[in-house]
This record gives sequence, structure tokens and C-alpha cells, in this order.
Amino acid sequence: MSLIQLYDTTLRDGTQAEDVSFLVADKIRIAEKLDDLGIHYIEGGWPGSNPKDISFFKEIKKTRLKQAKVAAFGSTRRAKTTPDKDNNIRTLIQAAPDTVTIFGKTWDFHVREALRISLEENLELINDSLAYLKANVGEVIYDAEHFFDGYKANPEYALQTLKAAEAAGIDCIVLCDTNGGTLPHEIPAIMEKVRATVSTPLGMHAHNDSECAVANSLMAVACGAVHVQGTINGFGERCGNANLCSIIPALKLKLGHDCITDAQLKTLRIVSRTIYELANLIPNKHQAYVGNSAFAHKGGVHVSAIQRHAETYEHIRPELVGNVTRVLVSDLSGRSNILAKAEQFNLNLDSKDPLTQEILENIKDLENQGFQFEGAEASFELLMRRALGTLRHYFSVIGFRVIDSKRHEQEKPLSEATVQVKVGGRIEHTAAEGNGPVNALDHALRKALESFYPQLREVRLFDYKVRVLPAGKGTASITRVLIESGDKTSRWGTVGVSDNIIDASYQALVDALLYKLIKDEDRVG
Ligand SMILES: CC(=O)SCCNC(=O)CCNC(=O)[C@H](O)C(C)(C)COP(=O)(O)OP(=O)(O)OC[C@H]1O[C@@H](n2cnc3c(N)ncnc32)[C@H](O)[C@@H]1OP(=O)(O)O
Ligand SMILES: CC(=O)C(=O)O
Repeated sequence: MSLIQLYDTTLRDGTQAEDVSFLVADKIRIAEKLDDLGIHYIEGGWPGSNPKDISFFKEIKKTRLKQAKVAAFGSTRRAKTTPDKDNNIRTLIQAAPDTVTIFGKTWDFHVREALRISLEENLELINDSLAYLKANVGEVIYDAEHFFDGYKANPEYALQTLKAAEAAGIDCIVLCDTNGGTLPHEIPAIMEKVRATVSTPLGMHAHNDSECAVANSLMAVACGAVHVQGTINGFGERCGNANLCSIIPALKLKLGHDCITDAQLKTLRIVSRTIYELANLIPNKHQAYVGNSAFAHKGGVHVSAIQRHAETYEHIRPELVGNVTRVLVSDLSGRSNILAKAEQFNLNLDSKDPLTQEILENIKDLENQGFQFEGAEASFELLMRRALGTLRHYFSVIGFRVIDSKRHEQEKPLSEATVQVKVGGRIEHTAAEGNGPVNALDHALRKALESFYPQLREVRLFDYKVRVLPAGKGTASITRVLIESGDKTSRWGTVGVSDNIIDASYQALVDALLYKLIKDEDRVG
């Protein structure tokens, strides 16, 4: 099998996505991650566009990449100038990358409307820009912008532009589906014509406007492309670029192209998540291969089967891409979900034990009341331990009171909570203020319990989500509160449901503190 060259443009086309922007330091970190992943080319940016991209090319020289080549992006020269005088081309050479990639016009409509030059002039502009770059830079790649649309509109001219590029002696011609409108079945016939016209190695750069960017890239490889451009997580202009997190495992695991090593493939999920984090975006949990839900099984029938053989409902082994199988618990569960969770929590539960059915029915009943355990595994574990009678009694809350007052129009509201807890034979009564009623209640609960259980000081609240459950009762509706808490070693989710938002929060807070106590005791045990 030929080696497919992976070309990542997260740092250039990826940053053309709405809401995606990276600092130079982020770009360097991402380049290092991509290098470790085994990406062959990292397109760092367009030095002719902005000072940040110029800085990237300076900074990346101080970084020792193991194998990736760094590519700088730009366009063919402007009309009415020559390549040596064109500012964009000069900046590309000054950036001194390993590889230069420039895009040029293939579609006659674009030549007329966007560049407003003659078709002949565009051919000259492609050829002399590429020839000049090839004489000054080691490797030159040509992105034939709008190739598929151009071919469909005027095949003869589109192919002439590729010939003009090839005549400059460049290293790779990349066919771009710039507007992302091409469908996979259109690719083979077009690529056959291209292969009959030029002999330069071919690549593919697909956008996702028809949700076909990954399919089109794989189809292009099947039709002879040896170079694939894409971005991590599919970031990119409009609907995004072809997602390398899907292309790479498909190439390696399904099509037999050994483009990165097995060990590198195992880092795919962590690379995906690091880049979400640096972009300050929430990861798409439903993303193929690397998302949290990519191997999460919810339906009872599925869970029962995967426990007999994982491949019954998994297209690949998740660990190959650094992911894991997960079993979810909900009202779609069967006994298999409960048993899988018991095993995960190290609890003794037998499939024939009537408690299994009891827990299952309890879950379905609670979900009907508005509880949801998919994001609240800690509450689910507490529920199971209670049912099995293995939950130690750490404390009980005798009662609480929360007061929110605003005494003057200009004054911020003041929140105050008092709680009474019983630990062993002792009753503790405490009060605390907070940044709102839930925060005050959280402070008061901890203040009451910390003298008995000092480890509760380590608990931090990471996320607090309230959902009004649809019942058409407005402010009297039932609310579900999901809390994500954590300490130095892990994070856990808890849930509370009530028609009183403070009560729902209280339930989730108490579960969060209780879970910390059992978790630490288990570790010590
Ligand atoms: C398909 C792609 O994704 S291509 C990459 C697109 N990415 C970006 O545009 C992000 C970076 N871009 C930028 O920073 C700026 O657009 C710059 C610095 C490149 C250019 O800025 P400006 O000179 O102000 O031009 P502007 O942004 O309006 O772009 C239009 C110009 O580009 C020219 N142009 C567009 N494509 C090409 C091309 N392939 N070859 C030569 N010139 C081109 C147009 O003819 C027009 O020039 P004119 O105004 O002299 O007629
Ligand atoms: C070159 C490029 O980014 C495109 O055609 O989409």
C-alpha cells in the first residue's frame, strides 16, 4: 500500500472557522501534538495575512519537530505584477518553511468574477508563481481551489490550469472541493480524467458543506490520491474541513494505509481534546471515533450484546484510538446495564438477584420523575450502594434554611444559609453566606461537615446546570440540577430533582459530598 501523506491545516483553514482562534503559543503546542501524532505536513498559517502567522514561522524554528514538515500557505501572485515583486510570495519565501502551498483559481467563473482577469492570464499567473516558488523553496504544493466546481462548469479549462501547474515542476496537485458541494459518487470519473491529464501526485482538500468531506477524501484516496488535507475535529471555514480524526482511523484500520503507527493512533482522542481545549470549545461528545459517546451504549439490547462480544455494536475497538467503551444507565436500560455498572463500581450483584430488577425499576421510575443518570454516575453509584445496603452512614441533614434578601434597590442581594447536620451522635448547626442561595447552602453544608471529614475541603464545584423540565408550569415547573464536582484525582457528576430549585441543588450537593467520602474510603481500603 502506498504511504498516504497526511496534511493538517488546523492552524490555517481550521482558524477560518467561526469561534476558532489560537495564540502563537497555542499554535506551537498544537504543532508539537500533530508531530507526535505522526502528521506529515503541518500548515502553520498564511504569513502574508497577519503578524501572528509570521511569528509562528519564526517560533516554530526553535521547536524540534520529530518528523513533520512545516508548510506556509498563500496564493498565486496578484495580477499586474511579477512573482518576485508580489508581497504575498515574498513573505512566503521569507517565512522559510519546509514546504509552500499556494492556491490558484481553477473555475472560469472565479477567474472572471473574483480575479477579473482573462482565462489566459490566470494560467500564466499559476505557472509563473509556482515556478518562482519551486526555484526558491524545496517543496511546493498547489491547491487547485474549486477544482470540482470548476471541472463541472468547464472541464477543459479546469484541466488546463492543472497542466499549467504541472509545467512548473511542483510536487503535488491538490484537488479542492472548496464549496463542499461535491458528492462522493462524482469523484471517480473526475479523478480519472485528472489522472489521464497530469502525472504529478494528487491530493484532496474537502470541505464539509454537504456533510461529505470525510467520504469525499476517502473516495479520492480510493481513486489514487496520495495526499489528504484536513483538520483536527473538522474545524474550518463555514461547516468545516474534512475531519482528520475520522480520516486517519479509516485509512489505517479500514483501508490498510499504515499512515501513522499504532501507538500514535492511540493518542488520537487526546489530540482531539487538547485542540478543543486550546480553542476553548466544548468537545463534540457525539464525534465519530474520539467523542465521549462514540462507544457509549445505552439501549439494554446493545449492552447485553456487547457484554457477550464487544464487536456486536462497535465498529472498531475503542482503545485503538484511545477511547473506551461506556455503559449508560437510563430508562432504556435492561438488567445488563445495571450489571455492567455494578462491575464497574466493584459491587457484588448477580443477574439472578431480585435486587437487579428492583434497581432497574427504581431507575425507570426516577427517570420518569425527571432524574437523569447519564451525566450523574456518582448519584447512580450511591443509589446502587443504598439498594445493596453497602453505603456507610456518614451523616444526615436534619434540615436547612436559605434566605435571599435585597434590602435596598442599589444593594446586591444577600444569600445566607443555615444547616443542621447529625454525625454519629453529634448535631452541628452552622450558617454561611454565599454568592447566591446555592453557593450559600454549599458553604454551610461543608462548614458543618468539614470538622468531621476534613477531606471535603478538597471538593471543588466545576459545573452546575439547571434544566426546567417541560411541564408547562412556568416558574412552578420541576427542575433538574446536575452538578460536576472534583478533587485532585477525579471528577464526578450528581443529580437532584424537585419542584424547588434549592431542594434539587441540595440533593445534588449532598450526593457530591457523600460520593467524595466513599471514594476516598475505597481508595484507602
Ligand atoms: C479557499 C481558501 O480558503 S483560500 C484562503 C482564504 N483565507 C483568507 O482569506 C484568510 C487570510 N486572508 C487575508 O489576510 C487577506 O484576505 C489577504 C491579506 C490575503 C489579502 O487582503 P487584501 O489585499 O485586503 O484583499 P482581500 O482580502 O480583499 O482579497 C481579495 C483580493 O485577493 C485576490 N485574490 C483572491 N484569490 C487569489 C488568487 N488565487 N491569486 C491571486 N490573487 C487572489 C483578489 O483578486 C483580490 O485582489 P484585488 O483586490 O487586488 O482585486
Ligand atoms: C485551498 C482551500 O483552502 C480550499 O480550496 O478550500
